[in-house]
Amino acid sequence: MPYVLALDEGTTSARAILFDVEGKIVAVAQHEITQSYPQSGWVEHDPLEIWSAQIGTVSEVIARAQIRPSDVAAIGITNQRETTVVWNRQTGQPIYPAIVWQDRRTAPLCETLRQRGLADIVREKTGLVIDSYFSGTKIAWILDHVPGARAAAERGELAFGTIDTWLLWKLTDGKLHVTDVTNASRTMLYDITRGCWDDQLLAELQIPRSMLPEVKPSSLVYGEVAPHLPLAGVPIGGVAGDQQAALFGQMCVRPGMAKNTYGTGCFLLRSTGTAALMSQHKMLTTLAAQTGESLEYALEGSVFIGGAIVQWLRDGLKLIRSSSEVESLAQTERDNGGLYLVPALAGLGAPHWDPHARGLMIGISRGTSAGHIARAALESIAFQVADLLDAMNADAREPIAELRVDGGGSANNLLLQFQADILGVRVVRPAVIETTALGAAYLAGLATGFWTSREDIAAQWQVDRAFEPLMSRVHAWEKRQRWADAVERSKRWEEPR
Ligand SMILES: Nc1ncnc2c1ncn2[C@@H]1O[C@H](COP(=O)(O)OP(=O)(O)O)[C@@H](O)[C@H]1O
Ligand SMILES: O=P(O)(O)OC[C@H](O)CO
Repeated sequence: MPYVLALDEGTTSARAILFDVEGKIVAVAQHEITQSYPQSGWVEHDPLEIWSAQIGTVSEVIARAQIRPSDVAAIGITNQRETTVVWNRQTGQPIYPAIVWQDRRTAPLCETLRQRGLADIVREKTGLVIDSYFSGTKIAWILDHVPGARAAAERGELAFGTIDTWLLWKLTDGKLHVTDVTNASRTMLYDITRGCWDDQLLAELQIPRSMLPEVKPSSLVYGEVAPHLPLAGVPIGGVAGDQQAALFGQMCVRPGMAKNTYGTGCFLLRSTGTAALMSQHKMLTTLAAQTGESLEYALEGSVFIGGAIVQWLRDGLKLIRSSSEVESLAQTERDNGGLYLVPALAGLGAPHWDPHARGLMIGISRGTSAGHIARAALESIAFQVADLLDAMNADAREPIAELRVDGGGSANNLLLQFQADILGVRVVRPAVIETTALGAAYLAGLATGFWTSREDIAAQWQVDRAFEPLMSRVHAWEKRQRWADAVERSKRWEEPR
């Protein structure tokens, strides 16, 4: 059996990627996911569309690579995290659209939780800050707003799942209602040191425990694909949230190793091994992929708008026709011309956690060009990552030696050079930038003996290109000061007055 298949259900698309035993990509299929914005600050997906898109990619990849089920040793699942689906166990029908991680509708409920003095409890138990980003308040919102939902939940008729759980349910025809530790750690309901759902937090949000999936390690044979589906009988051997899967795919498994993924958002994760380091600087503590007996942890900084600002230049401002064009447009100018763009389009995530911040551009002059805007947009991605890394270094009291990078935006050389310059740290892009899918494949392959050990896998990791810092530290510091000033001006803009 020469292959492992990764199913990567991201925010904007579902992908199926087939890997061989050397960790090389053999075939890819991708389907876009429709984004719905029914109200300001709301973001929804259709769970049935997610399922049909994902299973469609499986059929496509099989056809493209001309393989049979017996050629696939295992399937690994990785997913956009926190996005919340609630469905009826009997009918298998979702009772409401999936509320996406970016959705801010539960900000008022989060404020109430803070006023009830729960911030420290949430942090100690879950490693998270109270924010509408996480699943807990999204589940509560569905129970409060869908007629009859709370009563049905109390009768045990409803199931909650993040996207991994939803796909596992569908792939096994309703046999499995499970999740893995990484996804559980993003719900704001899971005690990450005891390794269990937390009754106090469930009570605070009035969520019946019967709705929750069973929680398992990330590398394990969960079950097999149902008989009527493509790849029937193939074992599902790995499940992890996409950022933890990328951390694993980058083989950042020793304390102090870190990766940043430049996708729609930016997600910087730093392994802390078996120690659950609680941040003093508004970073999150989260569970890393579990491959053995012990729980492993990471510090995480999440930025909501990363590559999405490039999409805005493309779709909103129409300055470019494709995301990759942003690099050549930015190269038309030597520098940002004094222009700073704060991409707080959906508020600010870590380390600011300000849902009321909004985007701004400052420093506009008569000489400001489209090239400056492109440059300021790319720089804003790098500045946000630098803010995260500073906070993490302060928590871990040790700077990282290098930053491994992946995700769609990591194809951009100008961005990565600026990232290295502003951080003063080497930035390394691996040969395979689909590290999210690769991580899920590794987890599944480890569970089924396709790969034998972490060492076996680590030997496959290869550098495509390393970016060394070239900018003077004084110049970098000056730029960081200007950026910090711009960020302050973007805060609290949409605060109720
Ligand atoms: N060359 C590029 N430079 C900067 N950003 C890019 C580039 N190519 C793609 N992107 C951005 O990367 C994001 C897509 O990355 P991807 O890893 O596929 O995201 P996701 O998994 O969040 O859907 C988009 O927001 C896109 O605008
Ligand atoms: O789908 P992505 O790659 O933008 O990742 C989404 C994250 O998992 C949200 O926490």
